[in-house]
Amino acid sequence: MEIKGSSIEKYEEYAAIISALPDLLFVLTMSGRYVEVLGQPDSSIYLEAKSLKGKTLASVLPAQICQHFLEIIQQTLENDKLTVFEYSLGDDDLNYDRLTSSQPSARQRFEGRIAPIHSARYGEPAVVWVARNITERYELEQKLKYQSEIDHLSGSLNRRKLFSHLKDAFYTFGRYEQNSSFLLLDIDNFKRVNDTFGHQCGDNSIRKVAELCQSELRQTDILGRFGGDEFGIIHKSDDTQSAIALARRLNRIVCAATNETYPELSLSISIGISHFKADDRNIDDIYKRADEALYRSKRNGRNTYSSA
Ligand SMILES: Nc1nc2c(ncn2[C@@H]2O[C@H](COP(=O)(O)OP(=O)(O)OP(=O)(O)O)[C@@H](O)[C@H]2O)c(=O)[nH]1
Repeated sequence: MEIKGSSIEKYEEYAAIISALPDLLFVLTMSGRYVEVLGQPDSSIYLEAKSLKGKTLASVLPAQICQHFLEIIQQTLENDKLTVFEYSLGDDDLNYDRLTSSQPSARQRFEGRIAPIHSARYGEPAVVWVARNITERYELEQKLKYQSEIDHLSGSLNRRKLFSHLKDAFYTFGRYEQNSSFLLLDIDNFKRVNDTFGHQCGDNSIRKVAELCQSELRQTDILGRFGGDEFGIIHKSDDTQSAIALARRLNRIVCAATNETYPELSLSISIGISHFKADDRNIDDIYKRADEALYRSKRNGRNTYSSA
């Protein structure tokens, strides 16, 4: 866009354009001083920011966020080009007296667009920082991500996501020799649970088994439901005994659980374990071995584990 006229006219026109923008614009110096605060953003989704002028990032933000923002400014100046990144901020992150009391109640997500300013006006290098509120889009993305990765009944990962993690674990095993085991779990005589206590009770049992398994896992372990009454666990450990110990605990905890509505219902699971092997060609080999081991557990009377 070309604006004709004198420098003052140009300045006034640019100032009018900027003041009409729905985003929030800051001019921030390399040391983190707010030297300008511009824009007329919607006060229902942006905190009042005019009073930030003259303050510093360090005085209004928690140390960790401040450090991150200073690094972004530094990086923008060093690269001498636009930086785009996303961040979340809530009212409680910001420590300054606001001119108005209206403010968004929940945490907001922003896209920051940061560009270097080639001017000596501020006594040190500076950037223009455009903060665009993208909360609505972000929440929708998070919701879609959740729906595409989570099994709605058990709340654990779904088949697709679990296979994707299994692929990652297999890659890490091949590349960095970090070993894992894969455990395939199936509720015993589940058809009978449905037939005797009803489908609703069957669904609750699936949920319960997921919850019990999750309670026994480490943070690095990954649980998912393949569908029906079948679950998978990726257990990251170099020690094969560790997977066996986990299977033993899972057998025990599921078997010991009681059902408040149906005290006569007792659940158990059978488990097949496959340890990753150097000659595994792909995750199908790992899954197949776990499936064979699971079949062996069923044949051995259920409520037990077998490994391959
Ligand atoms: N309640 C409920 N039942 C399901 C669901 N998905 C599959 N099922 C039922 O789960 C049962 C699975 O049975 P199987 O695993 O084949 O056999 P099982 O009775 O568990 O016997 P074993 O596995 O040999 O111990 C079938 O009756 C399915 O109809 C679900 O989402 N909810």
